[in-house]
Amino acid sequence: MIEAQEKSKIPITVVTGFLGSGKTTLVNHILTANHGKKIAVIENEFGEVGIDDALVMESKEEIFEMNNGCVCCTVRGDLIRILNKLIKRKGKFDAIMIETTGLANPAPVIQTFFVDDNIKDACLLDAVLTVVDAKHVTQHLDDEKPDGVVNEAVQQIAFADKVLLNKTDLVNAEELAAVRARIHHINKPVEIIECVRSQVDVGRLLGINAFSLEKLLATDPEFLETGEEDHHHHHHHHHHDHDHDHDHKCSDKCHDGHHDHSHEHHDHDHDHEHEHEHKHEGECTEKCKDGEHHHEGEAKKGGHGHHHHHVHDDRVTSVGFELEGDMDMQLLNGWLSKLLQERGADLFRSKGILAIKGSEHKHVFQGVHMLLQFSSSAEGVGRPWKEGERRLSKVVFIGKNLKRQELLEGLQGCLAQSAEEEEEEEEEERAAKKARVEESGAGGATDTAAA
Ligand SMILES: Nc1nc2c(ncn2[C@@H]2O[C@H](COP(=O)(O)OP(=O)(O)OP(=O)(O)O)[C@@H](O)[C@H]2O)c(=O)[nH]1
Repeated sequence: MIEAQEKSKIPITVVTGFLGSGKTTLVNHILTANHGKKIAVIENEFGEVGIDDALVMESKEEIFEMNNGCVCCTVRGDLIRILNKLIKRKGKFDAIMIETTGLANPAPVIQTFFVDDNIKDACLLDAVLTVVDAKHVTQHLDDEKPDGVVNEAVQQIAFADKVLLNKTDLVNAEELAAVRARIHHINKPVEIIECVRSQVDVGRLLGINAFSLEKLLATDPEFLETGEEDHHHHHHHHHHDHDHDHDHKCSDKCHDGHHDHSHEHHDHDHDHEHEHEHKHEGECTEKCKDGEHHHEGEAKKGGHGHHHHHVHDDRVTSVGFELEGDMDMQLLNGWLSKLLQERGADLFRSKGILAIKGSEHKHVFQGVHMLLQFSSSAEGVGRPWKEGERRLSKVVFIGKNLKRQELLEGLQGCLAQSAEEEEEEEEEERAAKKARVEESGAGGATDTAAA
Protein backbone atom coordinates (compact mmCIF):
# COMPACT_ATOMS: atom_id res chain seq x y z
CA MET A 1 0.00 0.00 0.00
CA ILE A 2 2.70 2.41 1.05
CA GLU A 3 4.70 1.32 -1.93
CA ALA A 4 1.81 2.08 -4.26
CA GLN A 5 1.45 5.50 -2.70
CA GLU A 6 5.13 6.18 -3.19
CA LYS A 7 4.90 5.02 -6.79
CA SER A 8 2.18 7.52 -7.59
CA LYS A 9 4.32 10.40 -6.38
CA ILE A 10 6.02 12.76 -8.81
CA PRO A 11 9.74 11.95 -9.02
CA ILE A 12 12.01 14.93 -8.46
CA THR A 13 15.59 15.20 -9.67
CA VAL A 14 17.75 17.96 -8.25
CA VAL A 15 20.66 18.95 -10.48
CA THR A 16 23.33 20.81 -8.59
CA GLY A 17 27.02 21.59 -9.08
CA PHE A 18 29.31 24.59 -8.95
CA LEU A 19 29.16 27.51 -11.40
CA GLY A 20 29.91 26.41 -14.95
CA SER A 21 30.26 22.70 -14.14
CA GLY A 22 27.83 21.58 -16.86
CA LYS A 23 24.35 21.61 -15.28
CA THR A 24 22.56 23.29 -18.18
CA THR A 25 24.45 20.98 -20.54
CA LEU A 26 23.06 18.06 -18.51
CA VAL A 27 19.51 19.43 -18.51
CA ASN A 28 19.69 19.86 -22.28
CA HIS A 29 21.04 16.36 -22.68
CA ILE A 30 18.20 14.92 -20.60
CA LEU A 31 15.55 17.01 -22.35
CA THR A 32 16.68 15.94 -25.78
CA ALA A 33 17.40 12.28 -25.00
CA ASN A 34 15.02 9.64 -26.18
CA HIS A 35 13.38 8.48 -22.94
CA GLY A 36 9.76 9.21 -23.71
CA LYS A 37 9.28 11.08 -20.44
CA LYS A 38 7.74 14.53 -20.18
CA ILE A 39 9.76 16.54 -17.73
CA ALA A 40 8.90 19.89 -16.16
CA VAL A 41 12.08 21.87 -15.52
CA ILE A 42 12.60 24.48 -12.81
CA GLU A 43 15.62 26.68 -13.54
CA ASN A 44 17.21 28.80 -10.88
CA GLU A 45 19.90 31.30 -11.73
CA PHE A 46 22.20 33.38 -9.56
CA GLY A 47 22.68 36.25 -12.00
CA GLU A 48 20.52 39.33 -11.93
CA VAL A 49 19.99 38.98 -15.66
CA GLY A 50 18.48 35.69 -16.80
CA ILE A 51 20.56 33.86 -19.38
CA ASP A 52 20.09 30.16 -18.82
CA ASP A 53 16.47 30.12 -19.99
CA ALA A 54 17.71 31.12 -23.43
CA LEU A 55 20.31 28.37 -23.34
CA VAL A 56 17.95 25.57 -22.43
CA MET A 57 17.00 23.98 -25.68
CA GLU A 58 13.69 24.50 -27.36
CA SER A 59 11.59 21.55 -26.33
CA LYS A 60 8.06 20.59 -25.60
CA GLU A 61 8.82 20.65 -21.90
CA GLU A 62 7.64 23.31 -19.55
CA ILE A 63 10.35 25.45 -18.12
CA PHE A 64 9.90 27.58 -15.04
CA GLU A 65 12.50 30.17 -14.21
CA MET A 66 13.47 31.57 -10.88
CA ASN A 67 15.96 34.32 -11.56
CA ASN A 68 17.49 36.90 -9.36
CA GLY A 69 17.98 34.92 -6.24
CA CYS A 70 19.28 31.63 -5.04
CA VAL A 71 16.87 28.78 -4.44
CA CYS A 72 18.62 27.82 -1.24
CA CYS A 73 17.53 31.06 0.41
CA THR A 74 15.88 34.02 -1.28
CA VAL A 75 13.65 32.27 -3.78
CA ARG A 76 12.81 29.14 -1.82
CA GLY A 77 9.25 30.46 -1.49
CA ASP A 78 9.06 30.58 -5.27
CA LEU A 79 10.16 26.97 -5.50
CA ILE A 80 7.39 25.92 -3.12
CA ARG A 81 4.82 27.92 -5.11
CA ILE A 82 5.90 26.47 -8.46
CA LEU A 83 5.93 22.94 -7.04
CA ASN A 84 2.44 23.37 -5.62
CA LYS A 85 1.23 24.66 -8.96
CA LEU A 86 2.76 21.66 -10.73
CA ILE A 87 1.28 19.27 -8.19
CA LYS A 88 -2.19 20.54 -9.12
CA ARG A 89 -1.43 19.53 -12.70
CA LYS A 90 -0.17 16.08 -11.81
CA GLY A 91 -0.51 13.61 -14.65
CA LYS A 92 0.43 16.14 -17.33
CA PHE A 93 4.12 15.31 -16.92
CA ASP A 94 6.18 12.41 -15.62
CA ALA A 95 8.90 14.06 -13.59
CA ILE A 96 10.27 17.37 -12.34
CA MET A 97 13.88 18.43 -12.67
CA ILE A 98 15.25 21.34 -10.65
CA GLU A 99 18.50 22.99 -11.72
CA THR A 100 19.88 24.99 -8.82
CA THR A 101 22.29 27.89 -9.09
CA GLY A 102 25.97 27.07 -9.06
CA LEU A 103 26.19 28.68 -5.63
CA ALA A 104 23.32 26.84 -4.01
CA ASN A 105 23.65 24.79 -0.90
CA PRO A 106 21.46 21.82 -1.81
CA ALA A 107 20.34 21.14 1.76
CA PRO A 108 17.44 23.61 1.90
CA VAL A 109 16.24 22.42 -1.50
CA ILE A 110 16.23 18.84 -0.23
CA GLN A 111 14.41 19.89 2.94
CA THR A 112 11.62 21.39 0.83
CA PHE A 113 10.51 17.84 0.01
CA PHE A 114 10.22 16.84 3.65
CA VAL A 115 9.05 19.86 5.60
CA ASP A 116 6.23 21.08 3.38
CA ASP A 117 3.31 18.68 3.87
CA ASN A 118 1.66 19.14 0.52
CA ILE A 119 4.92 18.67 -1.35
CA LYS A 120 5.94 15.78 0.86
CA ASP A 121 2.70 13.95 0.07
CA ALA A 122 2.86 14.53 -3.67
CA CYS A 123 6.54 14.35 -4.54
CA LEU A 124 9.37 11.90 -4.12
CA LEU A 125 12.95 13.05 -4.26
CA ASP A 126 14.48 10.61 -6.73
CA ALA A 127 18.08 11.81 -6.69
CA VAL A 128 20.43 14.69 -6.16
CA LEU A 129 22.78 14.75 -9.15
CA THR A 130 25.91 16.80 -8.67
CA VAL A 131 27.86 17.84 -11.73
CA VAL A 132 31.55 18.40 -10.99
CA ASP A 133 33.96 20.28 -13.25
CA ALA A 134 37.06 18.05 -13.20
CA LYS A 135 39.32 20.95 -14.15
CA HIS A 136 38.16 23.65 -11.76
CA VAL A 137 36.57 21.97 -8.75
CA THR A 138 39.73 21.66 -6.67
CA GLN A 139 40.17 25.40 -6.53
CA HIS A 140 36.63 25.80 -5.17
CA LEU A 141 36.95 22.97 -2.67
CA ASP A 142 40.18 24.59 -1.45
CA ASP A 143 38.63 28.02 -1.14
CA GLU A 144 38.98 29.07 2.48
CA LYS A 145 35.72 30.61 3.52
CA PRO A 146 35.26 33.24 6.19
CA ASP A 147 33.92 31.89 9.47
CA GLY A 148 30.31 30.79 9.27
CA VAL A 149 30.26 30.83 5.49
CA VAL A 150 29.39 27.63 3.77
CA ASN A 151 31.59 26.15 1.04
CA GLU A 152 28.93 25.37 -1.55
CA ALA A 153 31.23 23.19 -3.65
CA VAL A 154 31.79 20.89 -0.65
CA GLN A 155 28.08 20.83 0.24
CA GLN A 156 27.07 19.98 -3.31
CA ILE A 157 29.32 16.92 -3.30
CA ALA A 158 28.36 15.97 0.25
CA PHE A 159 24.66 15.80 -0.65
CA ALA A 160 25.13 14.06 -4.00
CA ASP A 161 23.44 10.74 -4.65
CA LYS A 162 25.43 10.56 -7.87
CA VAL A 163 28.36 12.64 -9.00
CA LEU A 164 28.77 13.33 -12.68
CA LEU A 165 32.48 14.00 -12.98
CA ASN A 166 32.33 16.17 -16.07
CA LYS A 167 34.90 17.79 -18.36
CA THR A 168 37.24 14.84 -18.16
CA ASP A 169 38.55 16.01 -21.55
CA LEU A 170 40.28 18.91 -19.79
CA VAL A 171 42.38 16.90 -17.32
CA ASN A 172 44.99 14.15 -17.44
CA ALA A 173 44.72 10.75 -15.73
CA GLU A 174 46.62 11.92 -12.67
CA GLU A 175 44.45 14.99 -12.16
CA LEU A 176 41.36 12.87 -12.65
CA ALA A 177 42.46 10.39 -9.98
CA ALA A 178 43.16 13.24 -7.58
CA VAL A 179 39.69 14.74 -8.11
CA ARG A 180 38.06 11.33 -7.66
CA ALA A 181 39.89 10.86 -4.36
CA ARG A 182 38.80 14.31 -3.25
CA ILE A 183 35.16 13.58 -4.04
CA HIS A 184 35.26 10.28 -2.15
CA HIS A 185 36.90 12.01 0.78
CA ILE A 186 33.82 14.24 1.06
CA ASN A 187 31.22 11.61 0.16
CA LYS A 188 32.62 8.12 0.57
CA PRO A 189 29.90 5.90 -0.89
CA VAL A 190 28.86 8.09 -3.80
CA GLU A 191 28.97 6.66 -7.30
CA ILE A 192 31.10 8.77 -9.64
CA ILE A 193 30.20 8.73 -13.32
CA GLU A 194 32.91 10.23 -15.49
CA CYS A 195 31.68 12.11 -18.53
CA VAL A 196 32.29 14.75 -21.16
CA ARG A 197 29.60 17.34 -21.86
CA SER A 198 27.40 15.65 -19.23
CA GLN A 199 26.67 12.79 -21.64
CA VAL A 200 25.44 10.04 -19.39
CA ASP A 201 22.85 7.40 -20.18
CA VAL A 202 19.58 8.91 -18.90
CA GLY A 203 18.63 5.53 -17.43
CA ARG A 204 21.42 6.06 -14.90
CA LEU A 205 20.05 9.43 -13.90
CA LEU A 206 16.25 9.40 -13.85
CA GLY A 207 13.92 7.10 -11.94
CA ILE A 208 16.82 5.64 -9.98
CA ASN A 209 15.40 6.06 -6.48
CA ALA A 210 18.83 6.97 -5.16
CA PHE A 211 17.88 9.49 -2.50
CA SER A 212 17.44 8.11 0.98
CA LEU A 213 16.33 10.29 3.85
CA GLU A 214 17.20 7.50 6.27
CA LYS A 215 20.77 7.46 5.05
CA LEU A 216 20.98 11.21 5.35
CA LEU A 217 19.51 11.22 8.85
CA ALA A 218 21.96 8.54 9.87
CA THR A 219 24.82 10.94 9.17
CA ASP A 220 22.95 14.06 10.29
CA PRO A 221 20.08 13.39 12.71
CA GLU A 222 19.19 17.07 12.87
CA PHE A 223 18.79 17.47 9.14
CA LEU A 224 15.06 18.10 9.28
CA GLU A 225 15.04 20.20 12.38
CA THR A 226 13.87 23.61 11.36
CA GLY A 227 12.89 26.14 13.95
CA GLU A 228 9.79 28.13 13.11
CA GLU A 229 11.85 31.25 12.72
CA ASP A 230 14.47 29.58 10.58
CA HIS A 231 11.77 28.29 8.42
CA HIS A 232 10.72 31.68 7.25
CA HIS A 233 13.94 33.51 7.19
CA HIS A 234 15.29 34.68 3.87
CA HIS A 235 18.90 35.57 3.51
CA HIS A 236 19.95 38.37 1.29
CA HIS A 237 22.63 37.86 -1.27
CA HIS A 238 25.01 40.71 -1.62
CA HIS A 239 24.89 40.94 -5.34
CA HIS A 240 21.93 43.19 -5.86
CA ASP A 241 22.58 45.76 -8.47
CA HIS A 242 19.45 45.38 -10.43
CA ASP A 243 16.66 47.86 -10.99
CA HIS A 244 14.23 45.59 -9.19
CA ASP A 245 15.99 45.91 -5.91
CA HIS A 246 14.76 48.16 -3.19
CA ASP A 247 17.30 49.95 -1.18
CA HIS A 248 15.91 49.75 2.29
CA LYS A 249 16.35 47.84 5.46
CA CYS A 250 14.31 44.82 6.37
CA SER A 251 11.06 45.56 8.07
CA ASP A 252 9.48 42.96 10.31
CA LYS A 253 7.57 41.71 7.33
CA CYS A 254 10.75 40.85 5.48
CA HIS A 255 11.63 38.42 8.14
CA ASP A 256 8.43 36.49 7.97
CA GLY A 257 9.37 35.16 4.59
CA HIS A 258 6.56 36.84 2.71
CA HIS A 259 8.56 39.59 1.20
CA ASP A 260 8.98 38.33 -2.29
CA HIS A 261 6.99 40.47 -4.66
CA SER A 262 7.04 37.81 -7.30
CA HIS A 263 5.20 38.22 -10.49
CA GLU A 264 4.75 35.96 -13.40
CA HIS A 265 4.23 36.49 -17.03
CA HIS A 266 3.78 34.00 -19.77
CA ASP A 267 5.91 34.00 -22.81
CA HIS A 268 3.80 34.24 -25.92
CA ASP A 269 4.51 31.18 -27.95
CA HIS A 270 6.00 28.65 -25.69
CA ASP A 271 5.47 27.48 -22.24
CA HIS A 272 8.03 29.43 -20.32
CA GLU A 273 7.00 30.95 -17.09
CA HIS A 274 9.13 33.50 -15.34
CA GLU A 275 9.20 34.07 -11.64
CA HIS A 276 11.28 37.07 -10.79
CA GLU A 277 11.88 38.00 -7.26
CA HIS A 278 12.18 41.65 -6.41
CA LYS A 279 14.61 41.88 -3.60
CA HIS A 280 16.15 44.59 -1.57
CA GLU A 281 19.40 45.38 0.10
CA GLY A 282 18.60 44.31 3.62
CA GLU A 283 20.52 44.33 6.78
CA CYS A 284 20.86 40.96 8.36
CA THR A 285 20.47 40.60 12.06
CA GLU A 286 22.94 38.76 14.23
CA LYS A 287 20.74 35.69 13.90
CA CYS A 288 21.30 35.63 10.17
CA LYS A 289 24.99 35.23 10.63
CA ASP A 290 24.57 32.06 12.55
CA GLY A 291 25.47 29.97 9.52
CA GLU A 292 26.64 26.43 9.27
CA HIS A 293 30.24 25.68 9.63
CA HIS A 294 31.34 22.36 8.32
CA HIS A 295 34.65 20.83 7.58
CA GLU A 296 35.34 18.90 4.46
CA GLY A 297 34.75 15.24 4.98
CA GLU A 298 32.08 15.87 7.57
CA ALA A 299 30.05 18.24 5.52
CA LYS A 300 26.71 16.73 6.34
CA LYS A 301 27.59 15.02 9.56
CA GLY A 302 27.11 16.53 12.93
CA GLY A 303 26.24 19.93 11.51
CA HIS A 304 24.36 22.45 13.50
CA GLY A 305 21.13 21.24 12.08
CA HIS A 306 20.18 24.54 10.48
CA HIS A 307 21.14 23.61 7.01
CA HIS A 308 19.20 26.28 5.25
CA HIS A 309 20.31 28.84 7.75
CA HIS A 310 23.55 29.54 6.03
CA VAL A 311 25.41 32.48 4.66
CA HIS A 312 26.72 32.86 1.15
CA ASP A 313 30.22 34.09 0.60
CA ASP A 314 29.68 37.80 0.08
CA ARG A 315 33.01 38.16 -1.67
CA VAL A 316 31.36 36.36 -4.55
CA THR A 317 29.08 38.71 -6.41
CA SER A 318 27.25 38.80 -9.65
CA VAL A 319 26.87 41.71 -11.99
CA GLY A 320 24.61 41.70 -15.00
CA PHE A 321 24.13 44.04 -17.90
CA GLU A 322 21.60 44.50 -20.65
CA LEU A 323 22.92 46.49 -23.57
CA GLU A 324 20.94 48.06 -26.37
CA GLY A 325 22.60 48.14 -29.76
CA ASP A 326 24.56 45.48 -31.59
CA MET A 327 27.99 44.42 -30.49
CA ASP A 328 31.12 44.12 -32.59
CA MET A 329 32.26 40.49 -32.45
CA GLN A 330 35.92 41.28 -32.99
CA LEU A 331 36.06 43.95 -30.31
CA LEU A 332 34.15 41.75 -27.86
CA ASN A 333 36.29 38.70 -28.48
CA GLY A 334 39.44 40.75 -27.93
CA TRP A 335 38.17 42.40 -24.76
CA LEU A 336 36.75 39.20 -23.23
CA SER A 337 39.86 37.15 -24.01
CA LYS A 338 42.03 39.75 -22.29
CA LEU A 339 39.66 40.04 -19.33
CA LEU A 340 39.59 36.28 -18.76
CA GLN A 341 43.35 36.00 -19.14
CA GLU A 342 43.94 38.69 -16.57
CA ARG A 343 41.06 38.05 -14.16
CA GLY A 344 40.19 34.40 -14.82
CA ALA A 345 41.22 33.21 -11.37
CA ASP A 346 38.58 35.38 -9.68
CA LEU A 347 36.10 35.41 -12.50
CA PHE A 348 34.36 32.09 -11.88
CA ARG A 349 31.73 32.40 -14.52
CA SER A 350 30.76 34.68 -17.35
CA LYS A 351 28.10 34.24 -19.95
CA GLY A 352 26.12 36.22 -22.41
CA ILE A 353 23.52 36.21 -25.12
CA LEU A 354 24.60 38.66 -27.76
CA ALA A 355 23.20 40.68 -30.61
CA ILE A 356 26.10 40.80 -33.05
CA LYS A 357 26.19 43.33 -35.81
CA GLY A 358 25.37 41.87 -39.19
CA SER A 359 24.07 38.57 -37.77
CA GLU A 360 20.49 37.37 -37.57
CA HIS A 361 21.56 34.72 -35.07
CA LYS A 362 21.77 35.02 -31.32
CA HIS A 363 25.38 34.57 -30.30
CA VAL A 364 26.38 33.07 -27.00
CA PHE A 365 29.58 33.24 -25.03
CA GLN A 366 30.41 31.00 -22.10
CA GLY A 367 33.34 31.60 -19.82
CA VAL A 368 34.46 29.38 -16.95
CA HIS A 369 37.53 30.93 -15.36
CA MET A 370 39.96 31.41 -18.26
CA LEU A 371 38.14 29.19 -20.73
CA LEU A 372 36.05 31.06 -23.25
CA GLN A 373 33.71 29.62 -25.82
CA PHE A 374 31.56 31.29 -28.48
CA SER A 375 28.63 29.70 -30.23
CA SER A 376 25.42 30.81 -31.87
CA SER A 377 21.92 29.77 -32.72
CA ALA A 378 23.30 28.96 -36.19
CA GLU A 379 24.91 25.95 -34.48
CA GLY A 380 21.75 25.12 -32.58
CA VAL A 381 22.72 26.85 -29.33
CA GLY A 382 19.86 28.96 -28.06
CA ARG A 383 17.14 30.30 -30.29
CA PRO A 384 17.52 32.75 -33.21
CA TRP A 385 16.05 36.25 -32.90
CA LYS A 386 12.35 36.22 -33.52
CA GLU A 387 10.80 38.67 -35.92
CA GLY A 388 10.27 41.95 -34.12
CA GLU A 389 12.20 40.80 -31.04
CA ARG A 390 14.24 43.56 -29.40
CA ARG A 391 17.90 42.93 -30.09
CA LEU A 392 19.39 43.16 -26.65
CA SER A 393 22.64 41.72 -25.35
CA LYS A 394 22.58 40.23 -21.85
CA VAL A 395 25.82 39.54 -20.04
CA VAL A 396 26.51 38.17 -16.56
CA PHE A 397 29.76 37.95 -14.61
CA ILE A 398 30.06 36.02 -11.33
CA GLY A 399 33.16 35.99 -9.20
CA LYS A 400 35.24 37.69 -6.56
CA ASN A 401 36.14 41.38 -6.50
CA LEU A 402 34.14 42.31 -9.55
CA LYS A 403 34.22 45.96 -10.57
CA ARG A 404 30.89 46.79 -12.07
CA GLN A 405 31.79 50.12 -13.68
CA GLU A 406 34.95 48.77 -15.26
CA LEU A 407 33.09 45.80 -16.73
CA LEU A 408 30.32 48.03 -18.02
CA GLU A 409 32.77 50.39 -19.68
CA GLY A 410 34.62 47.45 -21.21
CA LEU A 411 31.40 46.09 -22.66
CA GLN A 412 30.28 49.48 -23.91
CA GLY A 413 33.59 49.74 -25.71
CA CYS A 414 32.58 46.65 -27.69
CA LEU A 415 29.36 48.13 -29.04
CA ALA A 416 29.29 48.34 -32.81
CA GLN A 417 28.50 51.60 -34.47
CA SER A 418 24.90 52.20 -35.41
CA ALA A 419 24.00 52.80 -39.08
CA GLU A 420 23.65 56.55 -38.37
CA GLU A 421 27.01 56.69 -36.61
CA GLU A 422 28.57 54.81 -39.48
CA GLU A 423 27.03 57.18 -41.98
CA GLU A 424 28.16 60.16 -39.93
CA GLU A 425 31.67 58.78 -39.80
CA GLU A 426 31.70 58.12 -43.52
CA GLU A 427 30.43 61.65 -44.09
CA GLU A 428 33.21 63.03 -41.91
CA GLU A 429 35.77 60.92 -43.74
CA ARG A 430 34.48 62.13 -47.08
CA ALA A 431 34.65 65.74 -45.91
CA ALA A 432 38.17 65.26 -44.56
CA LYS A 433 39.27 63.63 -47.81
CA LYS A 434 37.76 66.45 -49.81
CA ALA A 435 39.54 69.00 -47.64
CA ARG A 436 42.82 67.15 -48.13
CA VAL A 437 42.37 67.04 -51.89
CA GLU A 438 41.52 70.75 -51.97
CA GLU A 439 44.46 71.56 -49.75
CA SER A 440 46.89 69.55 -51.84
CA GLY A 441 45.29 71.03 -54.97
CA ALA A 442 45.77 74.53 -53.57
CA GLY A 443 49.33 73.67 -52.48
CA GLY A 444 50.05 72.27 -55.96
CA ALA A 445 48.83 75.50 -57.54
CA THR A 446 51.10 77.57 -55.33
CA ASP A 447 54.04 75.30 -56.14
CA THR A 448 53.32 75.59 -59.84
CA ALA A 449 53.05 79.33 -59.53
CA ALA A 450 56.34 79.38 -57.64
CA ALA A 451 58.00 77.36 -60.35
N1 LIG B 1 35.56 21.16 -22.42
C1 LIG B 1 34.36 20.90 -21.90
N2 LIG B 1 33.47 21.90 -21.76
C2 LIG B 1 32.26 21.60 -21.24
C3 LIG B 1 31.91 20.30 -20.82
N3 LIG B 1 30.66 20.32 -20.32
C4 LIG B 1 30.23 21.59 -20.43
N4 LIG B 1 31.20 22.37 -20.99
C5 LIG B 1 31.15 23.83 -21.23
O1 LIG B 1 31.22 24.49 -19.98
C6 LIG B 1 30.47 25.69 -20.04
C7 LIG B 1 29.47 25.73 -18.89
O2 LIG B 1 28.49 24.73 -19.10
P1 LIG B 1 27.02 24.87 -18.51
O3 LIG B 1 26.28 23.61 -18.82
O4 LIG B 1 26.40 26.14 -18.95
O5 LIG B 1 27.35 24.97 -16.97
P2 LIG B 1 26.35 25.29 -15.76
O6 LIG B 1 26.75 24.44 -14.64
O7 LIG B 1 24.94 25.19 -16.22
O8 LIG B 1 26.72 26.81 -15.49
P3 LIG B 1 25.96 27.81 -14.45
O9 LIG B 1 24.50 27.59 -14.65
O10 LIG B 1 26.41 29.16 -14.86
O11 LIG B 1 26.42 27.45 -13.09
C8 LIG B 1 29.85 25.75 -21.42
O12 LIG B 1 30.68 26.52 -22.26
C9 LIG B 1 29.85 24.30 -21.85
O13 LIG B 1 29.87 24.15 -23.24
C10 LIG B 1 32.89 19.26 -20.97
O14 LIG B 1 32.70 18.09 -20.61
N5 LIG B 1 34.10 19.63 -21.51
